[in-house]
Amino acid sequence: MTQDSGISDVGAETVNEDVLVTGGAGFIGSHTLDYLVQKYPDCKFTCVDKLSYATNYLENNLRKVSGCDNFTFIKLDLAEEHQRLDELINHSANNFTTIINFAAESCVDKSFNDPLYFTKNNVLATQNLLECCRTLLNSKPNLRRNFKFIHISTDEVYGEQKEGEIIDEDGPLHPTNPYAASKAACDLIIEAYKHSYKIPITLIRSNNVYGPRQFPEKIIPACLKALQKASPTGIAEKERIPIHGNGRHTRRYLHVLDFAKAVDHIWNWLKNTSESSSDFLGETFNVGTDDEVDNLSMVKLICTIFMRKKFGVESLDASSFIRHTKDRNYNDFRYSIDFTKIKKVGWKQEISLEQGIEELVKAEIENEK
Ligand SMILES: NC(=O)c1ccc[n+]([C@@H]2O[C@H](COP(=O)([O-])OP(=O)(O)OC[C@H]3O[C@@H](n4cnc5c(N)ncnc54)[C@H](O)[C@@H]3O)[C@@H](O)[C@H]2O)c1
Ligand SMILES: C[C@H]1O[C@H](OP(=O)(O)OP(=O)(O)OC[C@H]2O[C@@H](n3ccc(=O)[nH]c3=O)[C@H](O)[C@@H]2O)[C@H](O)[C@@H](O)C1=O
Repeated sequence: MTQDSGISDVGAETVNEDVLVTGGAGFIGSHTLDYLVQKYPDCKFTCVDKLSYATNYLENNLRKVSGCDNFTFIKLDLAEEHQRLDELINHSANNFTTIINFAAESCVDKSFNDPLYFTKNNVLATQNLLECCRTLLNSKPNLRRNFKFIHISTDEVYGEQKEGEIIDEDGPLHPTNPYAASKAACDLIIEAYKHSYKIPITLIRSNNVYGPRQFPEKIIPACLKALQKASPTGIAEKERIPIHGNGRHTRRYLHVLDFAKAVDHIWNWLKNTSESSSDFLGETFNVGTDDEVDNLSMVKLICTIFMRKKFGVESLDASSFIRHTKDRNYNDFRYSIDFTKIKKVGWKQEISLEQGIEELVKAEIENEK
């Protein structure tokens, strides 16, 4: 599998900021860093990450940015090392003006087995960061108007939407699994810090994100991993792609490069907005796509493209590629977020699901050779 998201021709821009990116060694954080570090050579990027099982799955996610003069990595657990984080933010040579918070345990399946760990890690990681920002803005009140904090939330905080239903940024929070609840808890704590301490914090709630370097606990990379063992007739029974329940649940998938660009759009919008208004407390943006597909169709699409490209097989019997497993304790049936607001700040999806999957499969096959 190729490690790149196709980020190669980002035009450099002159912006001078000191940026802290948490969870930047993970899947989405590392692609976002690949994009921003190259695009803004005059900004200084510091990534802190505890380096979990999900990082460095195929190779060092930070390989591309590690050689850049404007990039530094610090191994640090935000939930466990509050004091070290405080030293970094409040007592070091850094003068952070932007914080982008990706850090979280992100796997819904894992959260059912260890819900307390998800709460402790995700909530404390974010709240420790907020506490350090509270100290920072208390000691430097003039920084407030130039201070940009972007928190990466998820569409899962809203819970599922019925067919025909659509939810915008003002919709109520109804998480249905421990991961989603831990993320919703972060969103609520952020709300309290915005009001109580006047810290401007902007939230991004996104549909499912996919692309190169994703850990194969998520459905698309799990599918690609299983296909490594496929023959022209299918996959051996035990190695087949696990489909939870009947596979009729749907998801909407956005390519990670489109997501990185959404972060960049919001960051640029904040640069103009926060400075023009002294009482700005941040906004929430849904980031989404209309590319909705049920799990079974998603897996069939990947298998079909893979078998055509690798073996020239034009039609396949899906039952030789999949195995049905027990469904999740609760599996949100579908998400449907209204993402009109982010389009108004100039962002739009550029990579369709078909195109993104074609490229992923092609890279997977090339990498096998
Ligand atoms: N993957 C998706 O489809 C998706 C969609 C919407 C939102 N999100 C959110 O985006 C963010 C990134 O998700 P991802 O898919 O890249 O996940 P990931 O698991 O690949 O990356 C998460 C990163 O956070 C780090 N991390 C976790 N807890 C930490 C802590 N206490 N201290 C320091 N680092 C810590 C991990 O080591 C890892 O590098 C998460 O906040 C997730 O909730 C993900
Ligand atoms: C927005 C969130 O996206 C991701 O969470 P989600 O649970 O929707 O992603 P998954 O890829 O884990 O699951 C999608 C869909 O596929 C089913 N499935 C998964 C893995 C597998 O091996 N077989 C499957 O059938 C699963 O039940 C789901 O219905 C992201 O992980 C999260 O961080 C988000 O915020």
